[in-house]
Amino acid sequence: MQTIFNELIDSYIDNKVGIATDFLSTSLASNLKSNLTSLLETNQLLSAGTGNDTEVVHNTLYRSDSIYWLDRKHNDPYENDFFDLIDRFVEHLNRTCYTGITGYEFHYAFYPSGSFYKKHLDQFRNNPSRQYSMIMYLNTNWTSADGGQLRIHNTDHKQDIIPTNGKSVFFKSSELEHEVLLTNRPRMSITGWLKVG
Ligand SMILES: O=C(O)CCC(=O)C(=O)O
Ligand SMILES: [Fe+2]
Repeated sequence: MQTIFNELIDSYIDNKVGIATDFLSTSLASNLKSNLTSLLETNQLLSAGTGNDTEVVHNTLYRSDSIYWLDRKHNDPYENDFFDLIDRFVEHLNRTCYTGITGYEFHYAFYPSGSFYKKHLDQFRNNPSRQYSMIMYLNTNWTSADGGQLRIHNTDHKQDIIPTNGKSVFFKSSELEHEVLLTNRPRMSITGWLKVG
């Protein structure tokens, strides 16, 4: 596991965008995907807003995904496995990089065919607690023809990342603008933020 954590952290240090292709094991990814599928089938997903708790705007011209927050209180074995993995990652990150992360939040995200999330920054202007953005993908057999790439807007170049199964992407929430390009297939992921304060 340490090797995979270092793969994510080292590529972050080198390129401002960390990528680890097998951050989630195949079995954990498939179990989390089953959870998300059943949330979808039982209409438990909420249309995603933008902005923080006091100022949430539901604008489907800006983003058209639906979400559901993970929580240890659900007593779901796979959500708990996921949080155990994140706890180990945060402990490793704090120990090796002195990041001082004290909390986190993660939600499932479902992007139906034809959906997207326009260019944005993840850190809210009136709340700087989100330090690092972290996304994990749950899509098997994804090709670039399926669309739905995560596009990172670096100052001098754009980087497109294919949302393939088990991959994690990690970057600083206040720094990098990014967007989800139009997806031609239903696209599933878990997105979250490592926080301070
Ligand atoms: O799913 C992705 O690739 C990125 C999602 C995102 O930018 C967000 O939820 O803030
Ligand atoms: Fe984002």
